[in-house]
Amino acid sequence: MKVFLSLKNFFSKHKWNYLIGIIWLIIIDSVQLIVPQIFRNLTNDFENNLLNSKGITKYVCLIILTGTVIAVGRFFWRIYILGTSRELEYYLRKKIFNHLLTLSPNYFNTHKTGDLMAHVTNDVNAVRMAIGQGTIMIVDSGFMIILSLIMMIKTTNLRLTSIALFTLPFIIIVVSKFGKIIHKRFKIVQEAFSDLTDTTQESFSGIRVVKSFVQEELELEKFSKVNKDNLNKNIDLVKISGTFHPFIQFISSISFLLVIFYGGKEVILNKISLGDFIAFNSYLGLLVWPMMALGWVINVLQRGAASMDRINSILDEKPDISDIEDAIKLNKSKGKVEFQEVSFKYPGANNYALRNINFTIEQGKSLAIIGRTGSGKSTIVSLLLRLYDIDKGKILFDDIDIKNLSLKSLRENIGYVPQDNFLFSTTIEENIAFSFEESISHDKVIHAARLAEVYDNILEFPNDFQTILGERGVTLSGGQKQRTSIARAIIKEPSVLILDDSLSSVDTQTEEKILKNLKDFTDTRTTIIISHRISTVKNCDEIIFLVDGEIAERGTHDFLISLNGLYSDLYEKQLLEEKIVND
Ligand SMILES: Nc1ncnc2c1ncn2[C@@H]1O[C@H](COP(=O)(O)OP(=O)(O)OP(=O)(O)O)[C@@H](O)[C@H]1O
Repeated sequence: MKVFLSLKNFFSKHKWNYLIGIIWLIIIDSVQLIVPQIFRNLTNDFENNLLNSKGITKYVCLIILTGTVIAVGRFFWRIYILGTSRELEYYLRKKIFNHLLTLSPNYFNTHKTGDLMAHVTNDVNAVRMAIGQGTIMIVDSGFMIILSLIMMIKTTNLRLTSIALFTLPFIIIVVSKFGKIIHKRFKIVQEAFSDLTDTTQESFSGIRVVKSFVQEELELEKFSKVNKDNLNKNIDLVKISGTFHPFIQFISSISFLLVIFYGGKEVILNKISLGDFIAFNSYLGLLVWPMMALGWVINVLQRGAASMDRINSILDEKPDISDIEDAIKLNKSKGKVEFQEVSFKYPGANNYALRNINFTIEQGKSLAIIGRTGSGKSTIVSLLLRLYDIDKGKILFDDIDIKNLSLKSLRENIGYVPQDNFLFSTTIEENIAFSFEESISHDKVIHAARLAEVYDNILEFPNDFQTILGERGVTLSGGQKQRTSIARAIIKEPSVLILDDSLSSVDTQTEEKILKNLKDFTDTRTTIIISHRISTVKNCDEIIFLVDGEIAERGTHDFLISLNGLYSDLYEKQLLEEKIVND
């Protein structure tokens, strides 16, 4: 149970809620134990002809009173114990989510999103059950078992109580054993359901491919398979849980049979009264649930502890990239970038993705990175953003080693347009203004959209800037997405702007327009442009040509053409392609 120690802050903050809840639980349990006594006295009074209408009213009032106290008390312990366990669920999810946000991209490369989702949903649920239901079961069953036994002995005698109890411990064993099997099958059902949703989601996400390749039947077949599998797994679960309840009832009814047999004899022999016999049966009835709870609680606590262990291992994960102590905070940077002898291998990779990279970009100047796919262009940008730390060399930002800068101020000063142009399922305006915590003026958003040449497109959407994007909204074309993410980067007015293959989906005319619009903006800012197209980069102050992670050629456009090397070859090819397209 040591694993739950990581929750001690939560417990110390909410200890009164638990305590009040437990007190209410004990009050209700005590009142429940009075109920059989009321029926006992009522039966005895009936038997002895002591009841008149006033007496019956008294019993009715007593039953109503105890019923009301039980109902009100149940409400309170539910609010205090189950309500607090819901708070725990909220607290734990927030803590995991906050922590995951601090971890570096490599963590997400090596952990599947589906697994992380399972930790934030299933594992948190299991911990909530252990802390909520688990607490109730321990207190409730412990208290009820002890007091019911005392009351049973007091009402009748030790012999009858021992006979009645003979079969009940089997309930604990059966529940515990069945509980394990039920849990296993329940997990299998959950996995089958998740396969079903994954398959369905993939079919519909790729519906264009499915239709264009006329593969509807294959998709239907795949779906039928997982659907059938889901049905079979559910039937397996129904079979076991269907056997479980009648089995428990069977065991407890053996106890009742024994009590009727032996207790009935004692009533006939006048050793106990009819009222005692009825009260005894009620106590026996009250004992079935705590016995079951004892069986359950073992599983619930085991599952909760295993889940808490998995959650703790996430929370113990240290971000591999974080601020050093006294990290330097840049308010407004100049935007000078320098790579000195930088070499880098991705974690777990055998080969270097970059080797001996050297370049300097002075404030307001531009650098273009060109090269074949996989040559290491995006890696340079990832290193500048410090998404990974380098193995050899130094990266300087405004002449300071980026390892000494606070991550926040480094990244805040860089406007990055990533290759995948991910946009959130929210309004276009919110997507463009993503980097601002507080709301910003609509004019600023319009200005950024105009610079990125996406303004006219946005006006054509049903709700212009308020149009929702994504699955529940409008789907943007590749080029529109790229330009929206350019607007998102430039609205920050960063001192360094990075365009990672960000103009590949727009035609050369639009590309020219964007670059012309951005001229004023980029004249005062450092710009890094990654591209496969020479038309995009030819006006940059320096162009580097990467081959297998190394700089093969470098210089201005004119210089590189005069070299008659790789760059000039690529230029010739692209000119030829353009000519063929235009002819
Ligand atoms: N997270 C990663 N883990 C391991 N290897 C990676 C990772 N990201 C990229 N690589 C590898 O590093 C090399 C350089 O990749 P990078 O993305 O920088 O190339 P690129 O020149 O930007 O390519 P493209 O033009 O296709 O975007 C490639 O061999 C790639 O497979």
